[in-house]
Amino acid sequence: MTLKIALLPGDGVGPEVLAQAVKCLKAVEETFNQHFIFKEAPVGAIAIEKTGTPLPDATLTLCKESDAVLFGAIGDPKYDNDPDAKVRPEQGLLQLRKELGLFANIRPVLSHPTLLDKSPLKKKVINGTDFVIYRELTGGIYFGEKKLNPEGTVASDLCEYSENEISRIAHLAFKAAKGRKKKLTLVDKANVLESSRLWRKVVTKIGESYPEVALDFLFVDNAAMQIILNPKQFDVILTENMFGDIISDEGSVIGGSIGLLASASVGEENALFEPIHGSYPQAKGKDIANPIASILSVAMLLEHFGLAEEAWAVKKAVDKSLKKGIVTPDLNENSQYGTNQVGDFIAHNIVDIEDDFRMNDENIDLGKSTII
Ligand SMILES: NC(=O)c1ccc[n+]([C@@H]2O[C@H](COP(=O)([O-])OP(=O)(O)OC[C@H]3O[C@@H](n4cnc5c(N)ncnc54)[C@H](O)[C@@H]3O)[C@@H](O)[C@H]2O)c1
Ligand SMILES: CC(C)[C@H](C(=O)O)[C@@H](O)C(=O)O
Ligand SMILES: [Mg+2]
Repeated sequence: MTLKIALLPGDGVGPEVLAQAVKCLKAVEETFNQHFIFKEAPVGAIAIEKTGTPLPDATLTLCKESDAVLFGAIGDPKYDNDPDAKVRPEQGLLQLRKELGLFANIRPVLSHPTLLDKSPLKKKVINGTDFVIYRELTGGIYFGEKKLNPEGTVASDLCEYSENEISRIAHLAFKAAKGRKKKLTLVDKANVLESSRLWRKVVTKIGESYPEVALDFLFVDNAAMQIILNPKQFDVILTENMFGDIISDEGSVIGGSIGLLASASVGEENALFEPIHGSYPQAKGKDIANPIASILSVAMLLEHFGLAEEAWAVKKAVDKSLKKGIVTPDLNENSQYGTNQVGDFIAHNIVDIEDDFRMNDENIDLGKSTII
């Protein structure tokens, strides 16, 4: 298979972690009979500096013409600390998601056996956690009308959802639950928000077509508590855009570092893969950012294209780096390994994957396939 992959490194540690993901894709090329054509383009603060806009037309065109987008991270303190900035790096990512129609953002949350003591949560609480968040990505408060009165004293952001926006991601989430532990939890705020009540109605109705999946509901405030109180109760969490953003960062505490959490954003025609973390500006250029979220995003990319064995090889190599303690300082403060060395180790182990272990080794602790 030949895949055209657009590389959007972005800002901060984005380029550093993305470089490790690319190493792993090159290792997949070397080991399996696959071919990737990479083309790079600017996005975020770096694109603003070069072109005045966070998503230049040429970048968007490249993404549309590619089979998949591999995204680093965007964001810069210069904009974070300036509430009056009209052009912002984040707009590039939001516009890209909208333009590519990436309505479903899939974020797996796992506890890895060798990392149980890296979480501030108790081992017995997190051991065995394996859930996936289906976050709606192109609607809700992120994309509703924004208003600021002329005096600059009153502001609003509209949270709007249509039945269609809810139902298309709900179907994906139910199908995912069907292939997993057959439980779907809708996280909303239906006791207060009209938009949440629409979510409940639409999702309840769709649930009738998936009788094998147990559907339940949680208010988001309670969900925020339950995720750290008893994360093993969850299988698939379905939620709207902003709630999904917040609870996925919260969920990363279970795994031990946000530097481990990958994501896939999918739509009818396009797909984008990125870590859930940001540009981590404090770490830029220091070779300390964890590249695993970016590398596991590659595994999700491969799964998306049906390359199960290749995805498995990537996960297996990540698993090995965790088990051998070849990790960045977020997972071991005394670690001697940097972003690049961890990337090299994982890429090397993809190439070296033992033939007789292919796809049949149960002893891999990075969860099942989450893309349907
Ligand atoms: N998808 C994206 O590109 C994305 C996502 C979130 C935030 N952002 C942007 O990133 C900038 C910084 O935001 P923030 O500080 O709130 O969030 P962040 O995710 O960049 O960093 C928060 C903390 O998480 C940890 N962390 C993040 N990535 C890590 C990695 N790879 N390895 C180890 N530890 C890691 C660090 O402790 C860091 O201080 C902002 O401009 C924000 O808008 C972008
Ligand atoms: C950078 C920002 C726009 C983005 C979001 O809120 O969706 C980020 O936090 C994420 O989780 O991908
Ligand atoms: Mg976020």
